This record gives sequence, C-alpha cells and structure tokens, in this order.
Amino acid sequence: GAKWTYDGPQGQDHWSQHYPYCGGALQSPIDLKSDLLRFDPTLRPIEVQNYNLSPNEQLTLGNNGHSVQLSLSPTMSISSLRNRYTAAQLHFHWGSPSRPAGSEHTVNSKQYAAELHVVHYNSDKYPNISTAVDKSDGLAVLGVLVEVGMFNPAFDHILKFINRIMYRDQKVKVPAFNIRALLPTRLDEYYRYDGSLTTPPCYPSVLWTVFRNPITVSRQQFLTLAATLYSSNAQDSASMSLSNNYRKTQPVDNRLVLASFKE
Ligand SMILES: NS(=O)(=O)c1cc(-c2ccccc2)cc(-c2ccccc2)c1
Ligand SMILES: [Zn+2]
Repeated sequence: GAKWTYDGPQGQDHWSQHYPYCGGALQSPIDLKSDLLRFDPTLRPIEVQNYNLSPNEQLTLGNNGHSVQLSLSPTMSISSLRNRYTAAQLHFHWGSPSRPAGSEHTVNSKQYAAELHVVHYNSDKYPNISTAVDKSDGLAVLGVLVEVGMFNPAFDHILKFINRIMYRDQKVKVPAFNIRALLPTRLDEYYRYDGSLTTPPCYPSVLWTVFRNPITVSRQQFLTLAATLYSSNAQDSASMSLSNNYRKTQPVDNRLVLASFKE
C-alpha cells in the first residue's frame, strides 16, 4: 500500500487518511494505567509450544523499512488460549540512540527503551495469516517490554546479523535459536486487552498480551539496534535512519484492561 512513516507528512497523525481503521476503535498501543486495570483470576499462564528452535533450522531476518522482523517457524504456537495461535513473525519497536525510549505500550506513562512483538494468527479458524489479519479473533501478539541493563545473549542471535540488513527490503537467512529466551522468565504475569495492529492498516484484530516484566539488553545492544538500520533502500541517495518506530498510545475508551496479577 501507500508508504507510511512514523513522523512527517505520512506520519502517524495522518495514517487514517489512507487507512481508515487507524482512526477507528480498539486501537493499540495503550497506556497500561494501574487505576484502569482489573485483576482477572481466570487469566492462565501463557503456554508456548516449540519456541526452542534448532540451529539447523533457518529463519529469514529482514528490514521492511519500518522494523527489523524475523520470520518464525509454523511449528511454534500459543496453546493456552481458547484457540491455537500459530507464530508468524517477530519484530521490534525502539527509540533512538540519543533517546532510549521507544516502547509502544507504556506502564503508568513510563515508556521503555524498546518493545518486542511476537505475532501469531488463529490457526484453528484461519488457513493463513493473510486471512486472519483483519478478523476480530484473527491475531494474538505477545508484547515484551525491553529496558537497558544486563547483556541479553538471545538478542545477540539477531543483532549479530543486523549489519547485513541495513537497508529497506534487505533480507538474510539466519540460524534459528531458542525464541523462548527472548520472553521474560514469568509468563503468568501479563496485561490483556482487545486491540489492533499498531501499524497501518491498524486492523482491530489483535488479542494483546503484554508481559508485566521487561527483558533487558545491554546499552551496546540497544545502540546497535537503534543506530544500524535505515528505512531507505540501498539505492536512495539520502539515507534515513530507522529509529523512533513506535506509535503513540491510543484512547482506551470503554475497553476493559485485564491483569493476571494483583499489584
Ligand atoms: N506492531 S504489530 O504487532 O501490530 C504488527 C503486526 C504485523 C503483522 C505481521 C504479520 C501478520 C499480521 C500482522 C506487522 C507489523 C508491521 C511492522 C512494521 C512494518 C509493517 C508491518 C506490525
Ligand atoms: Zn509491533
């Protein structure tokens, strides 16, 4: 579709001109405010299957001009939801080298350095992700907040190849690794709400699970993520850095935001 950006004339305040859902209801991300949350004791720990991929398997790491994304094996899934959701891809949103604040969801207005999204589709109901992407029960995304702290060995399985996909539309095959190591230790503490894709076309088709506990990456790892990629392609004379690729928080309106834990 038409090209969109996070800032400027095609920036997020204008997305709804070409993508009407972006101006509609059930939009993501949101600010996860304590006084909005409702503790829900029926929310079970998230259970994932086959996240521990073999290094013999290869995944595609790519720069799509808006994020760095990694294709995932269709053997991976979330098994603890009403339907089975099969993994499709993961990608990140981040700030900039000078401002390590680029998460999409915020917690009591605190913005984290970055955010990881692991995108799954309802494979009980839909044959593939393209048919699922605009259905109200189509997608389930796991959101992981990222803060700067201890070095993260799992994150390096992606970072060590990032200089091969500096420009838009570049892709590279990489060895698979244990994707579970990118998630926080505790999968029983999370926020849950009905929302949308945080990029155009902003379909209100996502069951959001944002884990309470962030993962950490080292400052050097964050800088590598935030300072290496371009949103322009290799031929473009003027290179545009890929940074601050996060959508601002959206109105919650009368949505219920659930928590699987008591504060
Ligand atoms: N941020 S997100 O989780 O809502 C999201 C989901 C999907 C997505 C991916 C596959 C199937 C269905 C939805 C794609 C993107 C995306 C990010 C950057 C550039 C373009 C698209 C973002
Ligand atoms: Zn995302």
